[in-house]
Amino acid sequence: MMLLSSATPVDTRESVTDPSPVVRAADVTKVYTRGSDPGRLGKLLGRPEAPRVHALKNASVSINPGEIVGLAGPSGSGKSTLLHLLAGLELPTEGTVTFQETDLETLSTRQRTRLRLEHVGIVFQHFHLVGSLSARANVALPLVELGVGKRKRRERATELLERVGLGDRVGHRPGELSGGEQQRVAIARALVTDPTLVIADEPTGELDTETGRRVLDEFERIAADRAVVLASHDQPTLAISDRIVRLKDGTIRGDGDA
Ligand SMILES: Nc1ncnc2c1ncn2[C@@H]1O[C@H](COP(=O)(O)OP(=O)(O)OP(=O)(O)O)[C@@H](O)[C@H]1O
Repeated sequence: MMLLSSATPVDTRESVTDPSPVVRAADVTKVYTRGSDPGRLGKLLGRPEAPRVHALKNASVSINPGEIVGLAGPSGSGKSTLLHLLAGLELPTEGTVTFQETDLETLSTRQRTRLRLEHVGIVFQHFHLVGSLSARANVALPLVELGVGKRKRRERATELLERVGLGDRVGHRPGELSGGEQQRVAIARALVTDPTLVIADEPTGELDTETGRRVLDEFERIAADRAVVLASHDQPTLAISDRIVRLKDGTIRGDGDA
């Protein structure tokens, strides 16, 4: 689906069919500061610098079209951080993230947001749905941000909800839906812009086994014509991956067939 006007600053959609990676992180390091630095005066007064956390250290990974890549590793190993960098939600402290042909560092914040809105769908563990809106309005939200007209938004959101088996729930609010249904609404929302890359952080973490299985089936369908990266502690979730990247203490310790 073409959602953009010709004035759009960045549109890499044409290269979707390229065999080159959808997204590539090269030697990325991400350092977070815990708390705030003392400033010049604080330093003069001998206040200590805020501690720094190396959430990722020199990590390199490529994600290709059509593949599901699982991120595995203990809590705090850097999975969410890597997902955030691949999704363009944050920039690395060092190293580069290249989305198709675009080095994300070269974009303005506005361009990066636009690229993410158009090309990346994100699914969170806790669904992140707006409680006061219907399922259809939740799914349509990214299209509102992209300036798509109301009729087209409704059509597209309804189509996506039908695709995830919720055609009879379009008017329900999140509180009137089961956990699995809410997660399927979140998946429909992630797909509504027809993204090239879908990022999922613990997508089955809140679901029982049976419901989780249905959500995973949906991810397997999604991956047929795009790339999916999902972080999980859960073995059945990782089992749908074509490849598993294993993280420990912010470094990649393995990258191979699942
Ligand atoms: N915004 C932040 N500010 C400060 N430290 C952070 C921030 N985000 C992550 N960290 C730290 O970076 C490290 C990696 O965190 P990350 O969330 O990437 O790990 P994870 O593997 O996803 O963990 P989990 O499985 O528990 O979600 C942790 O030590 C975490 O506390």
